[in-house]
Order: sequence, then structure tokens, then C-alpha cells
Amino acid sequence: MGSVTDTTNQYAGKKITVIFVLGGPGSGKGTQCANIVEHFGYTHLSAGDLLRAEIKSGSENGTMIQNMIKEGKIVPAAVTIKLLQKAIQGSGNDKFLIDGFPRNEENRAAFESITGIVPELVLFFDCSEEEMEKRLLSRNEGREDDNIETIRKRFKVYMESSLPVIHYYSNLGKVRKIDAGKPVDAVFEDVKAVFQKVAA
Ligand SMILES: Nc1ncnc2c1ncn2[C@@H]1O[C@H](COP(=O)(O)OP(=O)(O)OP(=O)(O)O)[C@@H](O)[C@H]1O
Ligand SMILES: Nc1ccn([C@@H]2O[C@H](COP(=O)(O)O)[C@@H](O)[C@H]2O)c(=O)n1
Repeated sequence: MGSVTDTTNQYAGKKITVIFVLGGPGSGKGTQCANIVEHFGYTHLSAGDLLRAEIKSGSENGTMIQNMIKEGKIVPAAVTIKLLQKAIQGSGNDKFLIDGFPRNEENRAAFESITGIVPELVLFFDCSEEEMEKRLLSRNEGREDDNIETIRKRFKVYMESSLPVIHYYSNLGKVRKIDAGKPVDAVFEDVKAVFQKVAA
């Protein structure tokens, strides 16, 4: 198992690099991950997308996951980690952006102990609640949690449970904070600067 400072991960027989992508709901994580995939060859694994796919697949956990998402709550780590492990193992790539995970201390500690994977970096999209709310309310993707009631619950969970995870990695010197309140292209310029250093 890796230590928190050793980011050379051996996973399922191969060396992999993992970057966690964190930030509030609607801060633009998914949008920027798409840009990173295109420019830097990472595979994007969105925990939220994996959970939504699990609901659609008719899995035995589907109803539980759907209820948690509607309430803006965090699904038990064991469920999400299984989906992430499957996606990592099924990918031919060795570089992963894990978006929207770990979302709380339970996610973080369980991922570390189950997989032994240590993130190279944590990309943190910092954005005001006012801007995130505006973006989520106009996202228009038919998501069941993009309504004002659930959005407020998601913000509360983010403040109470997700920010402490970002602080944990910040104390380890792993966080790269990006001003995510700027237009998409300007945010990506700042993201690029981070990835150019990772590649160097
Ligand atoms: N920098 C930006 N400026 C304006 N709008 C943006 C910006 N980045 C993303 N958006 C838009 O805001 C909405 C939310 O973005 P996105 O889905 O990337 O956020 P997210 O952080 O992945 O959200 P969630 O955690 O809820 O999945 C989308 O409609 C997207 O097009
Ligand atoms: N680690 C995670 C990630 C997400 N969820 C649930 O999915 C919802 C949507 O997540 P997005 O990243 O797509 O915004 C989120 O509000 C949680 O209910 C989770 O449980 N654990």
C-alpha cells in the first residue's frame, strides 16, 4: 500500500497516476475534466456519473443510490469505490481524473485502505455558492438533483463533509486551487498550468 507522500501507485499489476478533482456542485469539475482528457490524455471517472449509471443498470443498489442523490447525501464508500475500481480496471489507461470523489472522510479513508491508491494531486475548483447555484439551475440536463431544494442540501454537505477532505490534502501540500468563477476558457488556462507541471 502507498504512503500519503508516495504517489507511485501499483494497482492491479500496473503503475497508475490518480488526480482527484474536487469542488462544490456546479463549480465546473466535469466541464474542465473534458478539457483535460482532450489535452492531456487522462481518463475521466466521475463518481456521480458512475452512480447514475448504476441506477440505470437496474442494480440492487439502484433505489438506495437514487434516494441518496435526491437528498444530496453521500452514498456509502464501499458502493462508490467498487464502481471506481471496476472502471479503473476496465480502462486501458494509466492516468485517471477521479471527479467528485472523495466527498467525505469516509470516502477518503476507505479508498486509501481498500485500494492503497494515493493521489498525485488534488485539483480544487473554488467557486462562490451564488455562481454555482446559477450554473446548476441553468444546467438543463434533467438531473433530479438540480432543483433548488436539493441544491441547498448539496451545498450543506459540501461545506460540512467535502471541504474537510480538501483541507486534509491541503495539509499534505497536494491541493492546487483554481479560481473556478472565471469563464470556462480562462479556468482552463489555469488548469493547463497545473498539468504542464505534472507532465514536467
Ligand atoms: N467557468 C464556467 N462558467 C460558466 N458556466 C460554467 C463554467 N464551467 C461550467 N459551467 C456550466 O455550469 C454547469 C455545471 O458545470 P459542470 O457540470 O462542469 O459542474 P460540476 O462541478 O461537474 O457539477 P456537479 O458536481 O454538480 O456534477 C454546466 O451547465 C456547465 O456548462
Ligand atoms: N463520491 C460521491 C459522489 C457523488 N455522490 C452522489 O451523487 C450526487 C451527484 O454527484 P455529482 O458529482 O455528479 O454532482 C451527489 O450529490 C451525491 O448524492 C456520492 O454519493 N458520492
